[in-house]
Amino acid sequence: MLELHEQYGDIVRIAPDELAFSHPNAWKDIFGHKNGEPEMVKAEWFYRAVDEPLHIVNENPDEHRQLRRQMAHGFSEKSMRDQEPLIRKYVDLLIAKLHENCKAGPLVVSDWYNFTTFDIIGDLAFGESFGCLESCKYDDWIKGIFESAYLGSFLQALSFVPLLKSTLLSLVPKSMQEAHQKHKDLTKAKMLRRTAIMEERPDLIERLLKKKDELNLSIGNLISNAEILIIGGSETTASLLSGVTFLLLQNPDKFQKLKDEVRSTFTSQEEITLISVNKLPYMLACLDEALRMYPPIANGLPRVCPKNGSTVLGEFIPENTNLSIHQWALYRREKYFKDPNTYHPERFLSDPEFMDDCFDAFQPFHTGPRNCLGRNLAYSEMRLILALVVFSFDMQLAEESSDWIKQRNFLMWEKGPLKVHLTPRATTRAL
Ligand code: HEM
Repeated sequence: MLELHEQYGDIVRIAPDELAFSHPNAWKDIFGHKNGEPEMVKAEWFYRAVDEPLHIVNENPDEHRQLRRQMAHGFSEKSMRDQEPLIRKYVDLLIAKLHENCKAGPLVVSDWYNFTTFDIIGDLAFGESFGCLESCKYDDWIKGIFESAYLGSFLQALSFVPLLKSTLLSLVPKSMQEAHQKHKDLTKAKMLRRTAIMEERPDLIERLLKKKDELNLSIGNLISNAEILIIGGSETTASLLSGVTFLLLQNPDKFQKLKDEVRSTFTSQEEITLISVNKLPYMLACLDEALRMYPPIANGLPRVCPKNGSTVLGEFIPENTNLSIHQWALYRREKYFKDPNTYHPERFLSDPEFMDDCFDAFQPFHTGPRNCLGRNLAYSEMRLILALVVFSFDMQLAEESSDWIKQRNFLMWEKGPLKVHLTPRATTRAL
C-alpha cells in the first residue's frame, strides 16, 4: 500500500469498487460525522465474513449506538479507577513471573505481554482470567481465537467468490468442526458462569447484562460482545507493548532516556500506579511513536459510501464504493512524517525538527462514532506495564530477534517470538 500511494498519490483504486486513501483529511471525510449525511457503514464482506451473532464492532448504526452508550459505562474514568486493583494484580504477577524465569536465558517477552493482557481482559469481559500468567502458557480457548482470526482474513477474501466460499466451508474436516463446536461450548460456559455472579462487578460486561432485555441481547450476542472485547482489548495492547520494547531496545539512546525518566520519577514499584504513570511524558511519546511505526490495526477497515454518493478529499465518490485508510502505509509516508522509518519519540514532544509533521494523520484508535472505546484503558494498561518493566529490569534484545519487526499481517501482526535478556535491578523484587 505504501508503494502504491507513493506511486499514484493519496487516492488509489485497489479494486474495481475499492479506494484506499492516504491523507489526514480522509479520516474526517470517511469516519467522521458529516452534516446531514448518513454515517458510512462498515463493509459486510469484511466485518461479517462469518455467520455469527452481531456485536458492537459489526452491528448496524442504530443498534451500535445503543450498545455503545451502555458499554461506555465500563470504560468511564470511575470504572477504570474501580478496575485498577484487578488490573494491578495481573501486572504484579507478570513482574513476579519475569523475575522467576529470567535467569534461564532470553525470555519471549511477546508471549508474556500477551499472557498479561489476555488475563486482564478475560477478567474484565468474562469475570475470570485465562490463567496464562499462572500456567506460563496460552490456554486452548485463546489458541482457538487466534486461529479463527487468521482464518477470518481468508474468509473475508473469499466473500468475493461466494460459491467457492460455501464449497470450501462445506469441506471443512470433521475434526475442525468439532474443535470449533468445543470452543463455542467453552465460551458459552464462561458466559453462563459470568451471568451467575450476582454481586455488581466494575467490569466491561456488567452493564450489558443489566440491560440485556431492554437491548434485546441473546446469550449469543453477549458472548459475541465478550469475545470481541477479548480480541480487541488484548492482542492490540500486547502487540504495541512488544513493538515499543523492540523499538526501544533497537535505539539504546531512547531507551536510556526512558529509563532515566522512570527511575528518577519513582523510588519503588508501589509508587507506580495507573494515575502516577501519567507523570511520564517521555514514556507517552515512546508509546505514540511505536503506535506510528507499528500500529496494531495496520490495515484498512473498509466503509461503504452511502446512497447518492459522498465527497472525500474534495472528490465525488459514487455510492457503494468501499473506502479505507491503511494506517501503516499512511504513517510511513515522508510527506507526513519526517524520517518516517526511524524511531523518534521526540516528534511527539514538540521537537522543532519535526514541526512539519502532520499529526492529524495519526489516528491509531480511529476517529468518529466508531472509534476505539478502550483507548484510555489501553494507554493506562500500556503505561503501567511498561513503567513497571522498565523500573524493574535492564533489558537487551537477543541477537535472534534483531529482525523481529519484519512481519506479515492477517488482520493482526503475525508476531514471531520477541526474545529479550532481562536482568533484575538490585533494588527491585517480585511483587
Ligand atoms: C493499542 C491498543 C488499541 C488499539 C490500537 C485499538 C484500536 C481500535 C480501532 C482502530 C478501532 C476501530 C475499529 C473499527 O472501526 O472497526 C477500535 C474499536 C474498539 N476498541 Fe480498540 N484498540 C486498542 C485497545 C482496546 C482495548 C484495550 C479495548 C478494551 C477492551 C478496546 C475496545 C474497543 C471497542 C469496544 C471498540 C469498538 C468501538 C465501537 O465500535 O463503538 N480497544 N479499537
